[in-house]
Amino acid sequence: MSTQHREYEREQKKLDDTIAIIDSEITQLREDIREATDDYVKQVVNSKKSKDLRYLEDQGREKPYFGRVDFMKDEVYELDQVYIGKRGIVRGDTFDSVVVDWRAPIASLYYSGESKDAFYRMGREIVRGEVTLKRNFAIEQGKITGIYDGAVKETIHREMGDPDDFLQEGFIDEFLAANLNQANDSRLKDIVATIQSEQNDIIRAEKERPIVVQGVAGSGKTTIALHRLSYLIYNYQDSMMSKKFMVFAPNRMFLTYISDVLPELGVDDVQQSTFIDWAARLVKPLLPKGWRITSPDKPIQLFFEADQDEREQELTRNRLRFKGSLVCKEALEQYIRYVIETRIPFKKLSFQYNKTKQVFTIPGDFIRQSFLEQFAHLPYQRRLDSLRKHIKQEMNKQMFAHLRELKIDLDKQGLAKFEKMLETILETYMSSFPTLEAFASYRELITDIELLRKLVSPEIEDGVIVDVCESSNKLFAEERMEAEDIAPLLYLQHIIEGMSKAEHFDHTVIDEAQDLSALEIAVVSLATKSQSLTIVGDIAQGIHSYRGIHSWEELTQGIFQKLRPSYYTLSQSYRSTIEIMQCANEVLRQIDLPETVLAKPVLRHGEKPIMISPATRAKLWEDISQRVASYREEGFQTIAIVTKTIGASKKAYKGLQESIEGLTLLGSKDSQFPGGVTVMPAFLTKGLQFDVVLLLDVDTYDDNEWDAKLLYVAMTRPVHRLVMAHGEGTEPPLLLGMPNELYIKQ
Ligand SMILES: Nc1ncnc2c1ncn2[C@@H]1O[C@H](COP(=O)(O)OP(=O)(O)OP(=O)(O)O)[C@@H](O)[C@H]1O
Repeated sequence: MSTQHREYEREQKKLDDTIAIIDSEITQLREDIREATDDYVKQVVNSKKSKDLRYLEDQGREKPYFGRVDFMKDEVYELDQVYIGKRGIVRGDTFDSVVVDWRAPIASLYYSGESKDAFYRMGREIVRGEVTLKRNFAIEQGKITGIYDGAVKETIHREMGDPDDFLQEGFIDEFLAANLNQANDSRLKDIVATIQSEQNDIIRAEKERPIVVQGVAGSGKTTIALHRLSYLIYNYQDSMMSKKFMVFAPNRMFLTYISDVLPELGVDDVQQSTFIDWAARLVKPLLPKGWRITSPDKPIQLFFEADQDEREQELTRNRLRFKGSLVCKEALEQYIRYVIETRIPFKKLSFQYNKTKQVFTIPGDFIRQSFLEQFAHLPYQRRLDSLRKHIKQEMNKQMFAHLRELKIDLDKQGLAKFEKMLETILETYMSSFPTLEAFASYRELITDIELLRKLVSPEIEDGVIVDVCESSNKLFAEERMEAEDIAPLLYLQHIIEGMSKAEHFDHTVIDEAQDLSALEIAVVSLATKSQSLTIVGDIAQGIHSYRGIHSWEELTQGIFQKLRPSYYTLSQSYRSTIEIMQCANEVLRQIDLPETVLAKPVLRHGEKPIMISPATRAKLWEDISQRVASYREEGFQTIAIVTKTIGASKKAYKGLQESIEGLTLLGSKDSQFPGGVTVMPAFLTKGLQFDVVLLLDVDTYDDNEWDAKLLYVAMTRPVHRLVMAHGEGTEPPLLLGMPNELYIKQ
């Protein structure tokens, strides 16, 4: 460790040599790009060189690498000594690799944690051997300030026993600790130097299958998903373009929050959107003129604001859950089958060749079979096109066999006449097939109680079907749709017309995926090539009970069942201190959730969370303002005052704006995350992190699964400090079981 390390001098010399090489590279690159050129190829090369130069000047020269791995290859016994950095550095004159890019295949050894029986993949080949050294460096401005040896798990195992015993309690290696304790600002940053082996497996997972990650709060899901994009673009430049990557995230503010880290990772032109923004754009052309989509915030108010009508809540939950479910997906597929069975007559087609009076017939069964079996894989409208071609071929076949038999040769004019006749007959025949239109079909299905009952699986209760149809009918009568109608409508459009190829992504990340419905995820997968999807989320943070996923099995056993999806879990949490995570875990203990485990915080201690209960609102505002001032003095930059509801945020803002300078109120329409001191409702804090969180009205979170999840989300946002406030004399139902020693009452 540290500068006293026995190999410090050797390593510093190596670093000096590397920097000297970089300096000469910088000189050469500056020279190369100085000349203006009209040659397109040269312009492209120069643009790449300018990028390389910028990296070397801005970061590479100061800190060319962060790690080293020594690898003894099996059989040949060749020792590879590899220095790993954020970008690869190659000598321009000899093409020797000076620093290996963290995304390169061999760099995997640095992260994978295995020492004996280690391997990495080079294309299809597996290179085996032993990692004889894994070394981390802390480097500041070209000087080594720390050297840390050993892969975490192996070192502990060697010296102390089973690493899992330590990980249970929260363990962290020294290098990671040094990194985590650095002053934290609110933005996400790259973690290339400290990626842990279980995170590495996800980043480097096979590209052509969906991967689903269940990870506790702060386990690095967002961070890893973005690193995975960087890994994919580096390794599959020939088949993937970052322009065709898509990142779906819960709100617009979150997107700006993550956007800083993408250029750092070398992927700057990725598409980013919320599911609703993207899907609404696709759905708009399908809607009749004048129709509107209602605000997705409406249900949030209905479920989280106080004094709401319970029957309205039940009705809305029934309707919205149904519209996002796999049962609804099945009903949409059934609907098409139903239309085919009941509305297509599959009559035989007969036509006569006037010249010979011969009558030809194509039997109804032939047509039915072609439509139902041969073209079953196609969307409905494309099936019609294929069927028409198929019938025409058959008509031609019969007709020309007949002409051959009679040795009749049709001249050009005769052929044209025959062609015209076929077209007219086909036109008339095909008009017996209904033309389906997604919107009208969806409206029919979702508002007709009898029809829906017939097509939906029997396990869905009649009451739910009535709720779905009646309340959808009411909404549609006002020429409005809700956000939850978009996915079923797009899915139906896909079964009827197919999804436009222009919309296809090379890879898609879905962050906070637990808040999308299964059907929404199915729609995203239709728009993604080769099912190359990274889906990350946490069931324990699923706050949209009325729409989101309840179990990852809806994906792994449902939508992706046939695609061999990979499922990973992450239980180590890196964001908050042990003290904060212990309190947050108490909330989760109150509810029984499948597939979720309690977060294991890494070993980073801080102050215990504080609980306050001022007697009046005025006292609360005074207390909060004072705390904000003193946290600011301590140097904390991002401080969030978090309320349960949108309404409460507005009130808190009113109460605090005079006394807190620069306070910003945030709502779901905001697309910029301003940093500083902010007030916002809990649901908007999803995915974000702050130095300090002041959580108001914790007594208003009721003892039910949905409030518990919302409270858990809010409590797991701070990196350093958490303050919880409740009314004097009230007992927060979700914190009743929390042992007193976990927090400080003030
Ligand atoms: N291996 C790591 N080394 C250093 N920091 C890490 C590592 N993994 C995660 N982190 C840090 O942990 C914090 C949380 O990461 P991130 O926001 O990606 O987690 P998440 O799982 O998406 O969280 P949540 O579900 O709570 O929103 C970030 O500050 C990130 O930099």
